[in-house]
Amino acid sequence: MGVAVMKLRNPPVNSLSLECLTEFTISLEKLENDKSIRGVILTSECPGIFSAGLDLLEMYGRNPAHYAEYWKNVQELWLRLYTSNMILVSAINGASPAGGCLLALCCDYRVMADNPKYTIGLNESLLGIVAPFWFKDMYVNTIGHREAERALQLGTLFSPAEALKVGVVDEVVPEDQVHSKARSVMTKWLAIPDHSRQLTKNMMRKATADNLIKQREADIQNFTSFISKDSIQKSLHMYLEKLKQKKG
Ligand SMILES: CCCCC/C=C\C/C=C\CCC/C=C/C(=O)SCCNC(=O)CCNC(=O)[C@H](O)C(C)(C)COP(=O)(O)OP(=O)(O)OC[C@H]1O[C@@H](n2cnc3c(N)ncnc32)[C@H](O)[C@@H]1OP(=O)(O)O
Repeated sequence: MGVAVMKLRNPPVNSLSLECLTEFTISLEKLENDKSIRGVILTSECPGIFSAGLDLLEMYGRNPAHYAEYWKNVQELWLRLYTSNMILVSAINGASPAGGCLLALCCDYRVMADNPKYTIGLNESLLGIVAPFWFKDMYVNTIGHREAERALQLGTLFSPAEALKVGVVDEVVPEDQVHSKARSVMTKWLAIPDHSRQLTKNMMRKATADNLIKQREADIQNFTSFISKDSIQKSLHMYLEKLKQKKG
């Protein structure tokens, strides 16, 4: 039926390393150019984890040129996903913090597994960093200004039930039904003529995407100088240590 399933596989936690981001972008571009493909189901092959988000090791202890290169690729993936002409449905089968949530938010429909261990949200503030304006814009577009304002400041990671209530996801289903539900949702969306759906999607998303497109270079500079600060590097160090200690 012209649907591809993209399974994220970058063990142990599907963090979006530079290599993973690049591969993701290239795969997406290939699908976009394949006229037989109308929809993509985005999911994970890592048990219990959709994606741990951006790779902290790409943003910690590196040099400014590396940060700039990394951020350019993060922007590129986001622009491709968010403005894709294809129907994107995410089958969120695990934890989905920060950049993981970003991937899901780019989709046209989000189905999440009903497992309270899995959480989703833009938790950047918990790391001592700030979600960039285009992450924020997409959050506002999805859950509204008030909910986004609160969730961004608190760095809220929502359980599936909470995520459904606030609108971060569209549907929560038993874990063993995430993929079948994503397929049935896709079937419904495929019934809509592509040209009208694509024009409508473009109308809804263009202003948000253009907001980044018109200031990509400045956004890279902002990220690079922000992430290079000693205080921010210290926060990331502490967060990485906390992740290590969690293991005991
Ligand atoms: C006004 C001025 C504003 C200027 C602003 C300008 C620009 C904006 C600036 C910055 C924007 C940055 C945006 C950042 C977005 C992100 O996505 S940051 C990443 C956020 N991710 C997280 O917080 C998730 C952290 N991880 C976890 O919570 C857990 O690992 C888990 C995903 C729930 C999985 O748990 P579990 O199965 O128990 O696995 P472990 O915790 O044991 O982890 C295994 C190993 O993986 C490492 N790891 C985990 N997450 C990441 C990651 N995101 N990146 C890299 N590595 C990660 C973890 O450390 C373990 O490693 P070791 O085995 O100990 O070596």
